[in-house]
Amino acid sequence: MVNVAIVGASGYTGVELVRLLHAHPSVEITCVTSRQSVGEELAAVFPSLFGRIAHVCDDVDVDLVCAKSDVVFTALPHQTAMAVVPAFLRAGKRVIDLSADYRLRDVSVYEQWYQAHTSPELLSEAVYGLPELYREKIATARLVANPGCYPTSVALALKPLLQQGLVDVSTLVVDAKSGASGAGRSAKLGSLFCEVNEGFKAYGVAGHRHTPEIEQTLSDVAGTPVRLTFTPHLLPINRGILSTCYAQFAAALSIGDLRDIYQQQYGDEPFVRVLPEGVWPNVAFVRGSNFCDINLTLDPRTGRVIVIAAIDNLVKGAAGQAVQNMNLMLGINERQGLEQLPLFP
Ligand SMILES: NC(=O)C1=CN([C@@H]2O[C@H](COP(=O)(O)OP(=O)(O)OC[C@H]3O[C@@H](n4cnc5c(N)ncnc54)[C@H](OP(=O)(O)O)[C@@H]3O)[C@@H](O)[C@H]2O)C=CC1
Ligand SMILES: CC(=O)N[C@@H](CCC(=O)OP(=O)(O)O)C(=O)O
Repeated sequence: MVNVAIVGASGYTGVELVRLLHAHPSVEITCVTSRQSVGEELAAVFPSLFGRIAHVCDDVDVDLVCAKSDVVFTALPHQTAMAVVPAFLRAGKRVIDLSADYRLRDVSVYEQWYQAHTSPELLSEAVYGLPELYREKIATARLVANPGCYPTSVALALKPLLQQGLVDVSTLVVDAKSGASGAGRSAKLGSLFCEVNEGFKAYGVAGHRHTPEIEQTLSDVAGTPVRLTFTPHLLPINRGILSTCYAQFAAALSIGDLRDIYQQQYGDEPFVRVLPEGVWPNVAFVRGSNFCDINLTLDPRTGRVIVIAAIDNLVKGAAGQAVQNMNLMLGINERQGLEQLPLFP
């Protein structure tokens, strides 16, 4: 058994890690932290855990966390994560960081979109934790930067097109929608019931901080710098992301050929499902699972390809992907602890 710590267990991604790791056959949760609930049972913070999880919350004390664990998940807000991650690494722990702090390789890009970086020396070492792209590097990494939720859905939707040069990369547009759990559990005006329920709005228009992260991955895949228009929206649901991606098609291929390319690229992937023709991804059909569902078509009138991807932002978009990365780092079956079917209805 590998001992794991969840730093920031009282947040939405933290409790999702608890749910997944509790059922994982190869690990034991040995430490959970929360500043506001130190000394309290985590089951008092989340009654969903009552009778199954007896852990008491520790403070974010690096020595204590290190003494209790071999692998550390940091499920903290960005900026807060980079205040503790270097100390975990110095203590010889392997770290999977769910925040944005180590996702961008170029410190100036990070500082343009976030704030000053306090451990830029780690950016070249951190491995971007998207298994479908960087599986081999993840396996040997000390520090995995778990991707953002929107970037996961967009990268998986567009990878086959960009890898094979099938679209004009200057025409990429992504219209994405997220459930409210994407904003985390801390109290914010914009997350109040009346602000979200029965509403549907765009936010971060032409300036969302996931834009450079998406561009970094797509540029890697395309082998050329990629810029895109990315517009996120807030959906009045708890979980789920649906990303609709558009680009001008630049190849003489039929939709059948294109579907074959997607099937070939993802046929062996345990968590990417290319849906049958005419079945469009739906957040309701991935909820609680680590799946990314994808489908696509060609619009002959406009010459555009349209690719749609759905994930659960807390699973493939965060905690599930983090567990998938941990499995790779530990050299165990990538599917372990992640075989749950989606929760429907
Ligand atoms: N929600 C989502 O869908 C996704 C989130 N992420 C990223 O994962 C990380 C966690 O997100 P999420 O779970 O939603 O966030 P939450 O706000 O729900 O939880 C944050 C956690 O961090 C703790 N925390 C907050 N501030 C501090 C601090 N200054 N020092 C130490 N601990 C702190 C909180 O507990 P306490 O205040 O008690 O210490 C809590 O346990 C973030 O970086 C987020 O961007 C990534 C992908 C998807
Ligand atoms: C609905 C909502 O607010 N979503 C969050 C994204 C959550 C996420 O993945 O963000 P990180 O990069 O911090 O990990 C947002 O738009 O900021």
